[in-house]
Amino acid sequence: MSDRLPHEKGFHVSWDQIHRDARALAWRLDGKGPDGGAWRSVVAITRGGMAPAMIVSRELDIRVVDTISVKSYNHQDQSQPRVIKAPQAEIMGTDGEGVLVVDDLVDTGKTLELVRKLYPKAHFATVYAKPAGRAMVDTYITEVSQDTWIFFPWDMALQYVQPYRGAD
Ligand SMILES: O=P(O)(O)OC[C@H]1O[C@H](OP(=O)(O)OP(=O)(O)O)[C@H](O)[C@@H]1O
Ligand SMILES: O=c1[nH]c(=O)c2nc[nH]c2[nH]1
Ligand SMILES: [Mg+2]
Repeated sequence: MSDRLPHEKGFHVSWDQIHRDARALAWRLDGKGPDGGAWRSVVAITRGGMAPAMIVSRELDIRVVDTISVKSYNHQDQSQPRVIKAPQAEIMGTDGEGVLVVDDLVDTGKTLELVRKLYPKAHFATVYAKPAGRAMVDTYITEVSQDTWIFFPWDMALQYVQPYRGAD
């Protein structure tokens, strides 16, 4: 079970919103690679980082894209993160220099802490950030409070809701 604050608030993100925010992230990262140049590659932290990484790599015209799979949450319950699939060694080099590592969000920062230890010179970018993990991320777009759970469009579906003055 999680020992963190309960999530009192919900921040619901639509496909449209994540597309706009991931584009904003790409524009912020443009030309910020090694020596003020282009990034060598994009690595998505799966699974949540895949849609943002696709949008970022499309905007920045980066064709070399790989994944690192880190699992730590089962619904809202957190456990120790572990790498269950590593990216190609030749893409990462010895320390990740010039590689843009993209995730949907940083929460406690444990996922990024683990990946940072493996690739200390990579650049870490997320679309959303919570205060506890902010120090682990180099670039992000929007911050939400620690007691907010972010709901992504791939975890949601459109549903009927009763009118406020519903018939009983
Ligand atoms: O900063 P942290 O507290 O480590 O949490 C952030 C991580 O948690 C979520 O991934 P999750 O482990 O749920 O896997 P998923 O991306 O496959 O949904 C999210 O996509 C981040 O990768
Ligand atoms: O969908 C998610 N929303 C969150 O706020 C969160 N924090 C960690 N992992 C998360 N996954
Ligand atoms: Mg994830």
